[in-house]
Amino acid sequence: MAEQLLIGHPPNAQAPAVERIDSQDIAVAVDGVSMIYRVRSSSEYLRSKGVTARQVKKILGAGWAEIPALEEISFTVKQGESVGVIGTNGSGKSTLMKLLTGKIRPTTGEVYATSTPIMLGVNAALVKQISGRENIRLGCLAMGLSPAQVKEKFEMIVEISGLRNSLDMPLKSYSSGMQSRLQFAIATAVDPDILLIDEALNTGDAQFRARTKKRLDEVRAQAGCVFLVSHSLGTIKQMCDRVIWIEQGRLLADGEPEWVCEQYEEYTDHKSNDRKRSAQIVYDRTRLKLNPVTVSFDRGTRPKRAS
Ligand SMILES: Nc1ncnc2c1ncn2[C@@H]1O[C@H](COP(=O)(O)OP(=O)(O)OP(=O)(O)O)[C@@H](O)[C@H]1O
Repeated sequence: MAEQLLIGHPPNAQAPAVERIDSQDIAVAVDGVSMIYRVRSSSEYLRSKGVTARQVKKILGAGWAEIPALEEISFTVKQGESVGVIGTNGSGKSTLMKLLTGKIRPTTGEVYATSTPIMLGVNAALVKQISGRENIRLGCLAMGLSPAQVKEKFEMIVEISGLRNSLDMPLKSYSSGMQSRLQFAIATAVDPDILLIDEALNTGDAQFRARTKKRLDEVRAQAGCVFLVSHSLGTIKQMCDRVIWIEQGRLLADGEPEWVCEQYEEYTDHKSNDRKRSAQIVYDRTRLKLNPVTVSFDRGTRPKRAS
């Protein structure tokens, strides 16, 4: 019998029977993850930056404050799924992406992944003193490509970046838009099993987006699973077969894109028109539909930690 990952409900929840998922189908498991940032700042400074009283739960003396970003998030993603991640500003989407790549470690809980999730668009660190051409080479090597793979991908990266005429100029002469196009183009050279896209589609102008779409579709088709963070519900519905809604650090919905986006639109409409009570009703009603998930592994089937 195939090894299995157990996805279930807490023993005291009045929930349907435990669903068992074959561990070979699993790409990512997020198990009870919370994230609290610890920042060195005065409460006045934090508030001036738009951090709310809810977030500044605890000022720890000597200017240290704790900002809760995610609270007890659990879900699993199967191979082949395209998962949209939505939520209002500051709700914790980017934090979740950073946890998936292992860039930061959760305060509590654990993230497991069958291979290292790669974030598209922000991986390549550029060096200002050297040329675009050299940055492509170095960036690809830094992402783990072999020299032969760099050669193979070079032309595609130049094509996507649209920077053929500036390739031999030092990077410091590039505009910031040119730099981010180059960075994004370099990042598309990888063919990861687990791909994260954090608003990457918004990089560059319309022409650039059209050029990148083709490559993105290719990468998505090859990837085992994709996470797409976006404020554009149209893009989310077009590209994803499941949507996770994170609000105020909590998982509020996880399901069918049309339904989740509909609840989200209703919620944000109430919020932007200052109808707090109505927004709260949508929030509570949506959360009620969320099946609590617990993750446990049969012996020897646990994927490695994302780090
Ligand atoms: N490096 C950090 N240090 C301290 N607090 C942080 C840090 N990064 C994020 N936060 C805080 O954590 C919370 C979640 O932020 P996060 O960037 O994950 O939200 P988001 O949903 O991606 O927001 P947006 O849609 O605006 O990009 C916010 O309150 C934010 O201020």
